[in-house]
Amino acid sequence: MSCWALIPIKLPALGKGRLAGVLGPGERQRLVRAMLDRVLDALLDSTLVNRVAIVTPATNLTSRPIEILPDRGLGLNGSVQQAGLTLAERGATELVVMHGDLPLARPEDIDELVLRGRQAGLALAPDQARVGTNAIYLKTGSGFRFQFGTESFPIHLAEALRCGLTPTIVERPGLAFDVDLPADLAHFAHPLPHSLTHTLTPRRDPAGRHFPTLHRNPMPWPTVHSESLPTYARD
Ligand SMILES: Nc1nc2c(ncn2[C@@H]2O[C@H](COP(=O)(O)OP(=O)(O)OP(=O)(O)O)[C@@H](O)[C@H]2O)c(=O)[nH]1
Ligand SMILES: O=C(O)[C@H](O)COP(=O)(O)O
Repeated sequence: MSCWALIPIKLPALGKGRLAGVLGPGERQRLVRAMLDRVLDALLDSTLVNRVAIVTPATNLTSRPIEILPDRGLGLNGSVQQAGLTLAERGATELVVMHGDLPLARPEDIDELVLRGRQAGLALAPDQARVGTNAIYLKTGSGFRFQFGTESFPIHLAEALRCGLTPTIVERPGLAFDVDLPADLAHFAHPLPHSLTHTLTPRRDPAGRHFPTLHRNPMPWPTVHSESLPTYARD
């Protein structure tokens, strides 16, 4: 097996537009690079990811020895799809597609995603609101079409089912926390991950089957020890 991680990054000068009200252009570029650096740290320390690639139109994102794949202007989903095919041609049998704005991601989070994904065939890591998708594990050749964008998590669930896959949903603070809005910056400054406190109740997924839904405790997240970080796999 050859597991590649793939991170899509648009031109840093165009990144994090939703933070334009609180960060200047230079600060946003530095933030993009700093968060990417943390994600790369986590991926390079993962025990299950073998290689790391970035698909981007940028030329000077990192000096680390990782593969840079060209962004041919196909948009986020087109670029990731194309890069995934390129990696499969180079021998990748598994892909971890992960956003670059997950500054709390740790190697254990990524390993958990891969382990769960290997068991189920596909693993999805939603954002905190369970609306977006922050990371996906998949096997190459599965026919899965990326649908990143607005409310991508339920769409990815439906896409998994369309491919005949029953996905595992991996919820870990390191994968769920992304920096999109000004309020997120306060958490980014916090050095430790947070816990998610939630209970499981059934609901129907887009295809009409039952999926557990996570309802978070409305209390602020306390800092916890890593062994209590929650994940679950749909049975
Ligand atoms: N290679 C590539 N990456 C992209 C593209 N569009 C978005 N991304 C990356 O995909 C991730 C999610 O993108 P967005 O939420 O659209 O953009 P963002 O920069 O995170 O934030 P906003 O500008 O506030 O929307 C980020 O890591 C982006 O850099 C694209 O066309 N090509
Ligand atoms: O599918 C998604 O959730 C979005 O592409 C993620 O991007 P964002 O977290 O930067 O909004």
